[in-house]
Amino acid sequence: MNKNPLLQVSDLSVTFRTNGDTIQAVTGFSCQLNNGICTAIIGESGCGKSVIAHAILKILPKTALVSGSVQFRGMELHDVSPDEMNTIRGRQIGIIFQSPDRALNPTYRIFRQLVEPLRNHRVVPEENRKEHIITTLRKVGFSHPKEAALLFPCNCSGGMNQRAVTAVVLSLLPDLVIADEPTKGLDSFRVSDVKSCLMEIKDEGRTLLLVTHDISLARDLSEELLVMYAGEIVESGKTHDILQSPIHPYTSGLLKSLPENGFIPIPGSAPSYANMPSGCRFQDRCEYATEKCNHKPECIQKHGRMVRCHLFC
Ligand SMILES: Nc1ncnc2c1ncn2[C@@H]1O[C@H](COP(=O)(O)OP(=O)(O)OP(=O)(O)O)[C@@H](O)[C@H]1O
Ligand code: NI
Repeated sequence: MNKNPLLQVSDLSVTFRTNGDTIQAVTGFSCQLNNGICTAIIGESGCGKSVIAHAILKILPKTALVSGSVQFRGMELHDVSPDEMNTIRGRQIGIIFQSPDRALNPTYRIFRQLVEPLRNHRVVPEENRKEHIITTLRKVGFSHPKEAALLFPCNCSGGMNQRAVTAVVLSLLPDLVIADEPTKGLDSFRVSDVKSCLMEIKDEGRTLLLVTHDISLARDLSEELLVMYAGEIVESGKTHDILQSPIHPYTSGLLKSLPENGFIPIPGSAPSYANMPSGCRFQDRCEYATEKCNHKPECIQKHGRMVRCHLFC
């Protein structure tokens, strides 16, 4: 375990209160993000991936009750004021949301999209801003950055806008970048644009938290993997190890459902948050479930791998 992780999340739980109902969307989530490493969170829709990303960034709605700890460079983010958090967001923790077109202001040229955050966060001295912007645009793949800086988003292709958004994030020199479903709903050309932008972030030595349902994206980009099911981590470890030899039956099921592995879906669906089983949350869909699974499985840690399953207790 690294003693000085960039981000340390410990026992994070998030509960929503809506119309008298209580939904515990995330239960006891812990992870450590180390400098320069890409960690991916994967899992089916609704398992709590975005809620975790939003809890780290403190952008959850007021109906969310958050417990546990999120430490960034040793600083507890729960204790940070909204003003300080606004400074940390963008400047120290960059965010890449789905749909870059919505992240850009349609009335600003690319240059202005970059220069305003740079000015607000005072990242580079004024006299160096222009050069910094041109260098960043070149880094993310614009071969004619000076010309690109003069374009409006509507003059750009989807791929160019993706690169512009990445340039905005990178220009602020963040330590950590969180990308939430950056490829959702995109065709294969756009997916490869996103992938090369994320690769650039990695090549810059920045730490990346990739939230995705796209296992091949996680495989190609991440070193560490967290597999979530119904609000909990069920397996974590090195991406390569997990994808080569999954331990948890849910992880095996996810991999079997990939087209290259036969497209065999996991039967059934995840339990509803309002009606969560008290034991293993995957038991109703698990071919190995036994009596034991009515009790909550402990997390087993071995050789840098963690798994939450009675089969391995
Ligand atoms: N503002 C909210 N109020 C109530 N429930 C919410 C809220 N936001 C999220 N949830 C619930 O929390 C659970 C986890 O949602 P989350 O968006 O984190 O899933 P996800 O894993 O990111 O899914 P996807 O892959 O579809 O993006 C879901 O059941 C969702 O309905
Ligand atoms: Ni999501």
